[in-house]
Amino acid sequence: MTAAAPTATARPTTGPTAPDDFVALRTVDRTILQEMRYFTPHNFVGERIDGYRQPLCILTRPAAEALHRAQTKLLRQGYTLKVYDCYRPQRAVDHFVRWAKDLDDQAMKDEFYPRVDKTRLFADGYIAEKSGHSRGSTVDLTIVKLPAKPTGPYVPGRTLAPCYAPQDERSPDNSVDMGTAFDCFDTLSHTLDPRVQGEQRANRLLLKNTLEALGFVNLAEEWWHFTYKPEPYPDTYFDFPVSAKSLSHGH
Ligand SMILES: C[C@@H](N)C(=O)N[C@H](C)C(=O)O
Ligand SMILES: [Zn+2]
Repeated sequence: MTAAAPTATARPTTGPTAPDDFVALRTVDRTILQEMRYFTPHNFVGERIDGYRQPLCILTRPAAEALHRAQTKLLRQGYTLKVYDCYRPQRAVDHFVRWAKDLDDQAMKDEFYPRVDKTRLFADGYIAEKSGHSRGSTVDLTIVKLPAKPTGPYVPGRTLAPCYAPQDERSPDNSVDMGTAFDCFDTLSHTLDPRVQGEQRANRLLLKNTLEALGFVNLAEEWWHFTYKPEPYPDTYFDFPVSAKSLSHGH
């Protein structure tokens, strides 16, 4: 008798895989938008980051369910959440660390960190060598007004506008105006920076207040970065790849 062929979503027989309580966000909430930037070249490194094999948001189940509750509240107000990054393998963080040491590579500086010296990105709190994302309950996200407009294409090599420029000059993003773009490493991205007022501040507070009411804690340096508490894995930094194959249910 011949053995059954493995299915496309079979778990790998070698390499790290996720514990059973990690899920693909889309299996918990199909309406939350996903723009997984580290799978694409549109990020501060300028290329796909190690460990991102699929454009997939993976989170611990409690964090995913809390996001679903936040989404339910926002949908009633005419908004949707959009995630940029979720679970991040340690090998991706290691890629960031390697990139940071290469001071000759400043290809994305003009967009993502125009006013910060590359040597300061970790010290100033914008990137972590041990990231909460690797523990599975941290997410980078924004709010989009409904009906969501499509985000224009990212064209590598096009002249980069600073991430703190007026929204219509920045790289295309259908996010509401948060005063800066995602992953804008600049003091203007500090969530409560007093220079951010009016509609931009109201948008940041809508995201912060909605998520904090459901158990998330914001990182003061980044309006987009939130960790769900209590974390199921407060001390574990996982390294399984971002792929459906890493998950026990395979989707
Ligand atoms: C890199 C950025 N998106 C982020 O998540 N920064 C925090 C500090 C982290 O790396 O955990
Ligand atoms: Zn983050």
